[in-house]
Amino acid sequence: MTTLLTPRQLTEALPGAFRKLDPRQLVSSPVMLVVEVGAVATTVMSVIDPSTLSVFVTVWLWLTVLFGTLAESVAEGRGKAQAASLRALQQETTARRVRGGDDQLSHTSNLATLPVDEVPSTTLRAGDVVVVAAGERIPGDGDVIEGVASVDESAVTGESAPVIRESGGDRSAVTGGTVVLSDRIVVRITSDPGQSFVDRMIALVEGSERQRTPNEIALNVLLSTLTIIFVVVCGTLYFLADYSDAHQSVVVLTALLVCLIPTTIGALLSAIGIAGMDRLVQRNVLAMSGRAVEAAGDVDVLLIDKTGTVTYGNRRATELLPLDGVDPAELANAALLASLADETPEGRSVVSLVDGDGTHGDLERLAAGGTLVEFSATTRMSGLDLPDQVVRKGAPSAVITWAHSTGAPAANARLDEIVTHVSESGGTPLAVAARNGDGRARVLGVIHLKDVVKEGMRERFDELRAMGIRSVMITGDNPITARVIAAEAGVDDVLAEATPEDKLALIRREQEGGRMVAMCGDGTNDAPALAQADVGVAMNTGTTAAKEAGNMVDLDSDPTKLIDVVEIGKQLLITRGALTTFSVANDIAKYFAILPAMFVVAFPDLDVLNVMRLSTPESAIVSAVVFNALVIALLIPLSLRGVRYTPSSASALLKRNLLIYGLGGLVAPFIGIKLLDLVISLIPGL
Ligand SMILES: Nc1ncnc2c1ncn2[C@@H]1O[C@H](COP(=O)(O)OP(=O)(O)OP(=O)(O)O)[C@@H](O)[C@H]1O
Ligand SMILES: [K+]
Ligand SMILES: [Mg+2]
Repeated sequence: MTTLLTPRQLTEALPGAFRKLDPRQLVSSPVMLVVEVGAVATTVMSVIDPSTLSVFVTVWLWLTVLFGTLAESVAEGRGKAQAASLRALQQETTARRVRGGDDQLSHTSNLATLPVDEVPSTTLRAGDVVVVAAGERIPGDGDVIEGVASVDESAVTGESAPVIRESGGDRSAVTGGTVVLSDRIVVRITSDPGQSFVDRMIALVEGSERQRTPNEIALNVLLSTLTIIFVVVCGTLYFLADYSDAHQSVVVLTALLVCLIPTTIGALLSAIGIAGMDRLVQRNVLAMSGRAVEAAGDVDVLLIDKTGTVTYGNRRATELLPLDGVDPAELANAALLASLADETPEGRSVVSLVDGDGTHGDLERLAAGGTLVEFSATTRMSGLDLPDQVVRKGAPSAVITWAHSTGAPAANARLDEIVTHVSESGGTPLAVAARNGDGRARVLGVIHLKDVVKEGMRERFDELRAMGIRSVMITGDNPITARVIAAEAGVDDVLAEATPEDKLALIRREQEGGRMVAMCGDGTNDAPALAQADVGVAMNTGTTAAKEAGNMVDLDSDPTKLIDVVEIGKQLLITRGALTTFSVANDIAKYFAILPAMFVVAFPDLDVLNVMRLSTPESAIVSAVVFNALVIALLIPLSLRGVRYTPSSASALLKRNLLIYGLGGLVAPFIGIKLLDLVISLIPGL
């Protein structure tokens, strides 16, 4: 475990802590603002009418405010170091911008000969098209529109293994500042200057984008209300005391006020929130909203996309399985025709399986004369329309339906057999069908696409279950493949043959049932669902659309990272609750220290309240103020680290925390103030 508060961290945070004493900044924490106003008042009083008591109270009131601003400053400091290393990614580079952009691209087939202008990367705008070759830094965020390359994203993700980025599929997004290791890609820039992913990361880790969550605002209202009540109480006490000839000084009343208002939580509230976001960043999750982090603490259901989320997502064609009586060459030709213009990774993998040696040049010329039917998650098919031939490939159910619409039989027993066989191995079957002229379409066979389940999924899904979260995998793939992959990964439930609308509808249904829904996905077709979910975690390997729709991005592209997000969310809520309980319970003991001290001269009977048997009234008051301030300082590490969270029922957790923080908060001051009094009473004048 790392040490939380090093002396270096403290010294680096100090200047910031002093800057935060500015009342304009303290306004966001009304409790601390009241303490500061009190500190100013006692400062004035100790100048007008100096006494040991007023000087001690003044110093410790200022320290009370300072400990609060220090906590916030330390919490922010951890992000600052990270921001500095991210800024290094933004150094200007030279970009090769394609003259004429998109239009030019459609005229040229050789990437190496594209006409380009060399421009500084900082002048690139959304929509510009650039060429990036091996060894070069990608000049801005964008989508790969041509080519395949391996990219070193370690500067952003911390992961040293290079990743593949390619056009057409769900792995087309690239991040500015990362480096192309091999090959050459054409990238369409998607962000304007200052709006990039790294810009957002920097703003996030520095906390400059932090908005307070509804929970935090509600708690602040509660704390302010308590503060106002105690201000009124102390004001009333001033006049009451005068009336009964037990006149109280401003210094003593201010000390009383500060001891009674919830200073502990008031001082640490903002640090708790910042530290929570920071803990996520440490685990490579970027949360764009604090609200989502808190929502994560209450998640009931996790929906996960299959390809690219549960699996690695590099689905590759591995074999062609012809139906009985179909010439394997006929299937191969149809599969190739249906894929030549298909720019998805799946489509390209079919081309390289069938035409690895590039001997089908004549088919390529044939395909160039046809109309491409692009793959969509709704039709679940792609293909090519030629003057005298139509070819389709796609999800078997979709292809059968299409073939049937041309007059072919609605069922094909042999096809079902092959499809089941491929699916049972966890592969994705693509049926291939062709139609000559106006004739019926004929299903020719099946392409077997293979994908691999990411490592360590099962244990992690078990952990999610222990936390009371149900996981449902949703996929556009067929039910058998879906079940096989679901069983391998260990998710609780599956929804197969889901269109983007189905994904969205499922989330709405769960939400209407009062459940908090998290969604992990990577594809453009996941974007609506990511936006609708309470917690939408986009894989960093995913598309720009997915990353923009979600409210979190996981740089490690690990869907089970949700476990960490949920833990941190719960920890955030628990820490805030625990310290609020502690803070309020804590203040009660201070009545017993300060009230008897204030009135014992006028009303000797009040001495029965002096259960701590504190030495003198002055020492009692100073001890209470010092204790009040020290508690804040002592709880800084806890507020930064968070209260430990172990998976268990909500009521068990509540019981445990009430015991520790409620009872602890109640008892601690009796001991602490007594011990302080023993020392402080030795000081002459107290
Ligand atoms: N390039 C393609 N051409 C034809 N059909 C395809 C192609 N890619 C996928 N399919 C078919 O369409 C189905 C849906 O694919 P899609 O990638 O949209 O699934 P999804 O909804 O993202 O689910 P998941 O990513 O979890 O598999 C696939 O199961 C496959 O049968
Ligand atoms: K207090
Ligand atoms: Mg997908």
